Amino acid sequence: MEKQPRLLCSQLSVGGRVCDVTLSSSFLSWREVVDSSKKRTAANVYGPLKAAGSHCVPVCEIIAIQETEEDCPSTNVGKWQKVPQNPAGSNQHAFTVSYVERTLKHRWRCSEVTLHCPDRKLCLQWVQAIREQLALLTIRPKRLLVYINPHGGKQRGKRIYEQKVAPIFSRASITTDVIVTERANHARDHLKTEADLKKYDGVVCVGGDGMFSEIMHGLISRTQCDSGVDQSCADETLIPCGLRIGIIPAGSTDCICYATVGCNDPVTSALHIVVGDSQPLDVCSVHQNNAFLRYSVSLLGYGFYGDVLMDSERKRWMGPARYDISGVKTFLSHRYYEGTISFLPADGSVGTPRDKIQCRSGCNICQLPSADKAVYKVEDSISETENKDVWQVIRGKFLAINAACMSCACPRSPKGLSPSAHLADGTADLILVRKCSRLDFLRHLLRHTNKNDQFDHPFVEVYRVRQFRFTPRYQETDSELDLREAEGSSSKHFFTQICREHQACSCAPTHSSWNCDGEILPHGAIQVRVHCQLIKLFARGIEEQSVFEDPSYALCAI
Ligand SMILES: CCCCCCCCCCCCC/C=C/[C@@H](O)[C@H](CO)NC(=O)CCCCCCCCCCCCCCC
Ligand SMILES: Nc1ncnc2c1ncn2[C@@H]1O[C@H](COP(=O)(O)OP(=O)(O)OP(=O)(O)O)[C@@H](O)[C@H]1O
Ligand SMILES: [Ca+2]
Repeated sequence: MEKQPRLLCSQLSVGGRVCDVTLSSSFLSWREVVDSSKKRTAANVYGPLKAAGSHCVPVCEIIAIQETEEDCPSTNVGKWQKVPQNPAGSNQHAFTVSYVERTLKHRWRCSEVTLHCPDRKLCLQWVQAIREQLALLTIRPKRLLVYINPHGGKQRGKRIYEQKVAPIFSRASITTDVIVTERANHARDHLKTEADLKKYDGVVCVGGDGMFSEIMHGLISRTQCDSGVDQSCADETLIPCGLRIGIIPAGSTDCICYATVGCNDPVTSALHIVVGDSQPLDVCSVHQNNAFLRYSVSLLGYGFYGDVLMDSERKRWMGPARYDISGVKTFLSHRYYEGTISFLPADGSVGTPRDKIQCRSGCNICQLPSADKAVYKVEDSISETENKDVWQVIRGKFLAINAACMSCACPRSPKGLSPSAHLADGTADLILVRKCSRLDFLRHLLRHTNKNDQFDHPFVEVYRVRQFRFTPRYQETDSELDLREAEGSSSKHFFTQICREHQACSCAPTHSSWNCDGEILPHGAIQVRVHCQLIKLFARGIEEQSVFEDPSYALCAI
C-alpha cells in the first residue's frame, strides 16, 4: 500500500490511551504510543483490521464527524451532566468519528471513536481537516427521495426506516423527503409523472423486490419519457437512469438487495447509501410483439416459479411463509409446459454460467468493454448485430424456464439460481429444466440450498444470453406447429390438433405465467432483451472476504 502524505498528525487520547493519530487524504489512523522500553509484539503490528492498539479507517468509510459534548459526573447532584463545549480552562476537548465497521456475512455497522485533544484549537483543526476530506467525496448523496411500502414482507417497513435508517441518514447530514405509499403503484406513478427529480441525488426504496420493481419502472419510464425514447419498441436503445436507487430490505425475498450487497440488512444498506456506493445493473425489457410489458432485474421464471407466485399471491396475508407453502404445493403438482425457446447467445468473453467465476465487487467481467455491450451503442443497429450472431432454437417440455439477470441469491438460496451470473455484463443466464421425475426435480431444487452444482443434471441446460423469446405451444402459429409436427408422427398430429382446440382437455398441460421479479405477468409469449447497465444502485456488489481480513488495512498510513 502506497504511503499517503500526512495532512495532520497529533498525539491524542483514545479511550484513555495516548495515540499517534494521522490523517491522510485516504485514511484516518490511530496507534497507541508504546513505551519504547516495551517491545512491540507481532500482534500489534501485523494483526487483522483492528490490530491491538492500531486502527485504520478509510476516509471514504467515515460516516460523520462531530465535536463531542463531554459527559462527566456532576459533584452537586450526583448525575451525569453535559459539559459546555468550550469551558474556560477545561481540557475536555474531543471529537467523535462515526465510521463503517465490517462484521460477519457482509454486514456493516456504524462504529464510533472519540478522540480527546489537549486544547480546543487542535480539536477544531482536526474536525475541520476531516470535514474538508469528507467534502471532497462528491459521490455521496445529500438529498434523497424515500418511498416506504408499509405492507411489504412482515409489514415492518416503516418501523425499520424510522428506527434503523433515519438516524444514520441524519448523522450523515442527508436530508430526505419521505413518502409512505398508500396503494400499489403509488411510488411508480409518483416517480413517473410528479416527482421533481432535480431536487434529489437518489431514490430509496423501503420494501421488497416488488417495491423495488415499482421504483425501477417509475425511474426508467421517466428517463425514457424525458428523452423522447419509446419504450414500447423492443429494438429501442434505452437511456440509462441518472439517479441511483438504494434498497432498504423490508420484503419477503429481498433478492435484489441480497444479490448486490451480500445480505438483507437495513443498516448495511443504509451505510452503502451514505458512502455513495454505485453499482450498475442490467435490466431485461419484456415485450410481446411491439407492446412493452415490464422490466426485470432478477428472475423471469415460467412454469415452476410462475406457478409458485400465482398461488402465493392468494396467500399474501401469510407474509414470507406464503412462498414455502406455495412452493411445496407447486412442487407436488409437478406441472410441465411445452413451448419453444429461441435465444441469442452471449459472446464468450463474458464467461459461461458454469465457469464458477462469481460476480464480486469491482468484477472484471462487468467492466469489460465487450462486444456484448457495444451492441447498445446508439450507432449500432440491432439488426446488423443480430446478423452476426445466430439464434438458437430449443423446443421441449419444461418444468421451469428461468432467466436470471443476476445470481438471484437470497436467504432461501444463498448462492442463487445462477451463482455465476453477473450484475452488469449485459447478459442473463437462461436455465431450462426439462420434464423429469419429481425426485430428480427435488434433487435440482435442493442444490439451490447447498454447494452442489444445480446445473449438473442431464435434464438441466443453461445458456448465457443477450436476448431470448419464448412461445408456449398453445400460442405457436400454424407454421411453427407444422414444422414441429413434421418432426413427429401423423397420429400424434391428430391428437395435438384436438388438444389445441380443447385447451381444458386434461391430456395436455395448460399454460403457466411469468414470474417477473415477483410480479405476475400473464402473457405466455414474450421477447426479452438485456440492457447493459441501465440502472445504478447504491451498492458495490458483494465484497470478497479478503476485504474484511486484509492486514494492509491495519497497517495503512502507519
Ligand atoms: C427442498 C428445499 C428446496 C428449496 C429450494 C429453494 C429455491 C429458492 C430459490 C429462490 C429464488 C428466488 C429468486 C427471486 C425471485 C424474486 O424475484 C421474487 C420476488 O421477490 N421472489 C419469488 O418469486 C419467491 C420465490 C420463492 C420460491 C420458493 C420455492 C420453494 C420451493 C420449495 C419446494 C419444496 C419441495 C418439498 C418437497 C417435499
Ligand atoms: N401502500 C401499499 N399498499 C398495498 N400494496 C402496496 C403498497 N405499496 C406498495 N405495494 C405493493 O406491494 C407489493 C409487495 O411489496 P414488496 O415487494 O415490498 O414486499 P414482498 O412482496 O413481501 O417482498 P418480495 O417482493 O421481496 O418478495 C408490491 O407489488 C408493491 O407494488
Ligand atoms: Ca447480467
